[in-house]
Formats: sequence, structure tokens, C-alpha cells
Amino acid sequence: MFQSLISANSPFDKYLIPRLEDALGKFSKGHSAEVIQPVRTTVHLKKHHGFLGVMPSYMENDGILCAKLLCFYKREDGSTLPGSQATVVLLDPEYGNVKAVVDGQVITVMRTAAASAISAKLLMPPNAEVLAILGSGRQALGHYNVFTEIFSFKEVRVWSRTRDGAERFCRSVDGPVTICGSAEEAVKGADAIVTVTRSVEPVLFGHWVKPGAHVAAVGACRPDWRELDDLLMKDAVVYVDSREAAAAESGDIILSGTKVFAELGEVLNGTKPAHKEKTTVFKSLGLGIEDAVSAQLVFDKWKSSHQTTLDS
Ligand SMILES: NC(=O)C1=CN([C@@H]2O[C@H](COP(=O)(O)OP(=O)(O)OC[C@H]3O[C@@H](n4cnc5c(N)ncnc54)[C@H](O)[C@@H]3O)[C@@H](O)[C@H]2O)C=CC1
Ligand SMILES: O=C(O)C1=NCCCC1
Repeated sequence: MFQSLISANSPFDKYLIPRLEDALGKFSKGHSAEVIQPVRTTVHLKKHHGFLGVMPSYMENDGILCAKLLCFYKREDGSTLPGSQATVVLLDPEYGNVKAVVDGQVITVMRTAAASAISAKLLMPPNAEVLAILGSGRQALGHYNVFTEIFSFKEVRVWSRTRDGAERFCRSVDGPVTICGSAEEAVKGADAIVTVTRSVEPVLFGHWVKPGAHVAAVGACRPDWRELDDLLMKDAVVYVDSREAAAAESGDIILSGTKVFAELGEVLNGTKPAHKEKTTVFKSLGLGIEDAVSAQLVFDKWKSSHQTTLDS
């Protein structure tokens, strides 16, 4: 449903991105009537090398109460088991009843990719020509879709650990992609770089990155996992979705000792500048409010398309 909603007529830009921008701005204002969203509670599923993340959020003024249940795993090479699964539950804040249970897979892909696109809108250098994507899974595809929908790149490159993965990715997208034999080759001269791997060690190194490029770093969402090296973290101006989450969950930030410059919401609110002229990193961890406004969007669309049936 969400997929069809957003695959018709440029809906990232039209529907999802404005709702996410609004939510991120409200989140960074820190008023409890706008947003209450603690850092997710994480339970270690040691036996299965995974984590359960519980992600509640409440937007009182918008009447949105939501929780996402997310399981994500550190899978061994070659595992055919899913890397993550999620369910989003929308509740009525007045009565506490469930309004909708929405599969979280598509929502997670699309809201994460849309958040990265917001970071690129704010921080990517003007006239960006080359996009490099490191990783070739679900997030890689989501990011390809939104980045090519709202920006005009001359070239999109992909690097994946396996040639098979990169070729599968190319077959699933609607447009030309250059397959690169190494991450270094993919990112050389790129203006925008998206890291969407399940690596727990750096896959992107500062000395490869063109000065002024924008990096959206999406993987490595545990305090001891990395996707970016120390040099890149220290050279870049670092933006995050949530300072609190970054301090608790991001290995790239915690282990490099880097200072966070701003939340995306602060830039959207005009309280912090967007340093487009510098090398920038957006470290994404994923917020419950992103799921909440996305699920509410699905619910609103579902309700309006079923209104006559519901009324009769
Ligand atoms: N920040 C956020 O809000 C979110 C972050 N994520 C994270 O984004 C990353 C990608 O997620 P999906 O695309 O759903 O996963 P996926 O399993 O569909 O794809 C993972 C990709 O990473 C590659 N990969 C795995 N191990 C690697 C390694 N050691 N080095 C280099 N590449 C490696 C795989 O070959 C594959 O291309 C994960 O780390 C996931 O936890 C996912 C959802 C939301
Ligand atoms: O949905 C999210 O938020 C996720 N964050 C980190 C890891 C996987 C999913």
C-alpha cells in the first residue's frame, strides 16, 4: 500500500518528505506537546546475534501515538535470514485502542531513504553530479529511488561486496548504474555518498572522499559498529537525526570522539547552519517519529480511499 502510494507520481517529494521535515523540525524544538520520543530501548537477542528495538513516539498536537517494534541482526556472510523486520502500530491517543498495524518493512526503507534525501537537500554541494551507493540491499534500492527522483545526477555508482549483489541491484532499478569493483573506486570524485551496508567496520575512508562531498551514513546503528573511519568523522561537519540517539547508539560518533554539529531538525528550523561548502556527514540512526508520521500517512490515505465504504 505504502509502496503504491509513493511510487505514483513522485510521491516522495509530494507526500513523505514534507511530513518528515515537519516531524524532524518539531523533534528538534524539544517541546513535549509537539514530540515525545525517547531513544529506542534495545534488548540484546544474544543467542541470535540480534536486537529488539522498541520505538515509541507521541505527537500530542498532531494526535499521533505510535510504536515500532524492530528486530535487526548481525548476520554471518551467506545467511539467507532477513537482516531486519519491523511492525508499526498506530494507537488512538485518547482511548489507547489500536487504529492500525502496518508492516514496517517498506515504511522503514522509505522513511530512512527520505531522511537521507532531506540531509542531501540541505547539505549536498550545489550541482552535484555523481552519487555513490555503498551496499546493494533494501536501503540501497530505497535510496536510489528517492535520490534519483528528487535530484539530477549525471552518474550513479554502486559498490557491493559481491558482484552478484551489485548486478541484482542494477536489475531492480529503473535507470543506468555503474558497478564499481571497490568502494574506493565508487566514491572517488563523488558529490554524494550513501553508506547502506551491514558492515560493523569502516567501509568508507576519509582520504577517499572529495572535499565538500555529502555523506549519508545509514548503517552501523550500534555503539560498537562503524561504517566510517576516524579521519572522515574528524574532517566532516557532522549532522544527526537525534543528538541523544547518536550519543547512545552511533559507533561512528562515539568511537571517533567526534562532536555533533547539529540535528537535521535544527537546520530545518533555521537555528543551525547548513555547511554545504564543507564535507558533511549525516549520521542516521532512525527515529520513531519518522515511522509515526509515515504510518499516519498510510492510514490517512487508506481512510480517504475507503471513506465511502466506512460512511455507508
Ligand atoms: N538509520 C536507519 O534509520 C536505518 C538503518 N538501517 C541499516 O542500514 C543498513 C542496510 O540495511 P538494509 O539495506 O535493510 O540491509 P540489507 O541486508 O538489505 O543489505 C545490506 C547490504 O550490506 C552489505 N554488507 C553486509 N555486510 C557487509 C560488510 N561487512 N561490508 C560491506 N557490505 C556489507 C550486503 O552485501 C548488502 O548489500 C543496515 O546496517 C541496517 O541496520 C536500516 C534501516 C533503518
Ligand atoms: O528502523 C530503524 O530505525 C533502524 N534503525 C537501525 C537499524 C535497523 C533499523
